[in-house]
Amino acid sequence: WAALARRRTMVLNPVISKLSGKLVVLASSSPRRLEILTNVGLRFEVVPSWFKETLNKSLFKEPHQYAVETARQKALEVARRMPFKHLKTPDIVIGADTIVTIDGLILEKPRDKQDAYRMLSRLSGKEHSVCTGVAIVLCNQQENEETEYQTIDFYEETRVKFADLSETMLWDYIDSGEPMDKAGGYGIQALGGMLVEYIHGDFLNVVGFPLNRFCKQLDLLFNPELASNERKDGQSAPDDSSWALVNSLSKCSEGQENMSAAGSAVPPVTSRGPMNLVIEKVHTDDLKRIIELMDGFKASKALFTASKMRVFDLLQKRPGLEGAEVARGLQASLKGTLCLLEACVSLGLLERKQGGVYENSRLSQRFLVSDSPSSLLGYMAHSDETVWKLFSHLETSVREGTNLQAKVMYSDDERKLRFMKAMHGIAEVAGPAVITAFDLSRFKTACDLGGCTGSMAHGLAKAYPRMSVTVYDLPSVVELSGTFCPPGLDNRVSFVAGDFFKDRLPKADLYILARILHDWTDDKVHALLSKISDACTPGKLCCGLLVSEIFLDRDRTGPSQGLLQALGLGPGKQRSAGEYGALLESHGFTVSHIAHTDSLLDALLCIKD
Ligand SMILES: C[S@@+](CC[C@H](N)C(=O)[O-])C[C@H]1O[C@@H](n2cnc3c(N)ncnc32)[C@H](O)[C@@H]1O
Repeated sequence: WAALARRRTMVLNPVISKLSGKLVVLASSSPRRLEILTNVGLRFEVVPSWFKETLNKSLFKEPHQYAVETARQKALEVARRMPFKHLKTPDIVIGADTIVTIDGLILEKPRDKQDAYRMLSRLSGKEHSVCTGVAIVLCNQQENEETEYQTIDFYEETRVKFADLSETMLWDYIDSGEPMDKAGGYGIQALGGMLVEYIHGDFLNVVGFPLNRFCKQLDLLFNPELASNERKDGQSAPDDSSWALVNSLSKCSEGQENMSAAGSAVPPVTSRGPMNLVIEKVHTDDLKRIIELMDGFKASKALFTASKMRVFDLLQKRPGLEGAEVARGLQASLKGTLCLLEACVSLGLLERKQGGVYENSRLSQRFLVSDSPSSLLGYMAHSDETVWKLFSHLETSVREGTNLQAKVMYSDDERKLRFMKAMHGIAEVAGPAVITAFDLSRFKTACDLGGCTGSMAHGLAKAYPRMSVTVYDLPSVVELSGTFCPPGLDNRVSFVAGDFFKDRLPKADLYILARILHDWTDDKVHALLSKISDACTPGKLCCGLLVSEIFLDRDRTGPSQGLLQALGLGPGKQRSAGEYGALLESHGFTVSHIAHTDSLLDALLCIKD
């Protein structure tokens, strides 16, 4: 009771005084936040954050999560920059971000007068929400000079009701210039106050900083006894390591003799309390990561299912459908469709717009719509129908070292075509970066070994107008490749059927092995390279070999895309650029260039003189 009574009386000033003697930094240039904190006697420096407010809003389930994350990123950016740019490490950095939301839409600062008009007329006569996310970053310099950062973040929400605004009033207000640097286009503390009929909640939160909640938070941090009592009441308190950090900060301020012992007595507790308080420390990132990994298959399956059911095609044709209309269009249950749509929104594949209608996100417009030139729907179908099933046998494959893939991939025409579509999609997306990674104009003839649908070959012919390209693949693949050829370039692209292990290879100045070598053991790779080396009979020109693969890091710790692919490989193996280089050099090739593209595939060009 004593502690609770104390809580009511000591919320404000005493906690602020606990920050005296520490380097407190406000990572915001907002004059309103500066004024609020100065007014209560806090001494701090202002270091505006360079963090751009560009987080993808569609990745956040709730608008307040966006505000909190933006505040966190702003504060962390300053906390990390200061030791280098300002040559001092702050003790505490405070970041904040205020957003206005109405009907699920986040309103930022208006871009121009018209934008301000749109925002304010949307708010006219209605209730909206103002949410400020706040992050307090505690910086603790370790003995080894490294700094440990811990973030405590929370948000405060205030409901605000606007009066009905006449056109004249709206434009008068816009012409005053006040809306321009303010979220939602108004400032409640000045002229904008005239637009407001009532508010529910903290007024200063609408101005830009929830002072009361901030002080309560500091109180919890710097008053462990109170925190422990609140915990008994079901309130949250910081965990051990936050306390350790606060204690280490407290030691350098006056009048804090008993903090250490009391602080360390607080056991770890839940990180979220009834005050919407989030206590974050380094290991919560680990927790998020592990959950993300565990749920990875759910995300993939949601993506595959939405792609297969043509959700993205439907919304491309008819953007702005409600959930029920999508369900009708898909001939699916309403509940199931709504769950799928919401999952897609959370994954950044769809956007939910004002009025609860759905639209494709930039990501799905680019990769998940059938008629997009970068469509990966073929790869999606292959991943869902074939790879997904193979991976359900992963344990057997790991135990027995069997190659499930080879048996399944070409077992019937339908699967084969699906596989070819998958290869085609990736080659269309990743091929251009590979083809243009080096200047190949000196080669007049090329042979794409295992060239599948001819995507890479057509790309080469397009990029190098004097080059003729032969696509070499198994007869059953060449048979089906006709459906993929774009018209117009065919006279310089031809297909030859054969087995590159058994049959004679077509003559060419340049050989290409794109996504071939990872499928094979070192022995098989040697056999194939030896055949290519024999086929290289340089005349006036040297003979080239372009290898395109995902190149593993030298220590084989990434990229995970390559290491995950290796799980489904059977006898094959992912290699680093150095390992490929060594294999190639043992067949008389000299590595001339290596390119790590930003695309899905890296490339290596080697020459045989
Ligand atoms: C992983 S895909 C790569 C396709 C293409 N190079 C690309 O990057 O999109 C492997 C290709 O090698 C072909 N292939 C496998 N074994 C072969 C062989 N013995 N002779 C010729 N082609 C073969 C497959 O049919 C398939 O088209």
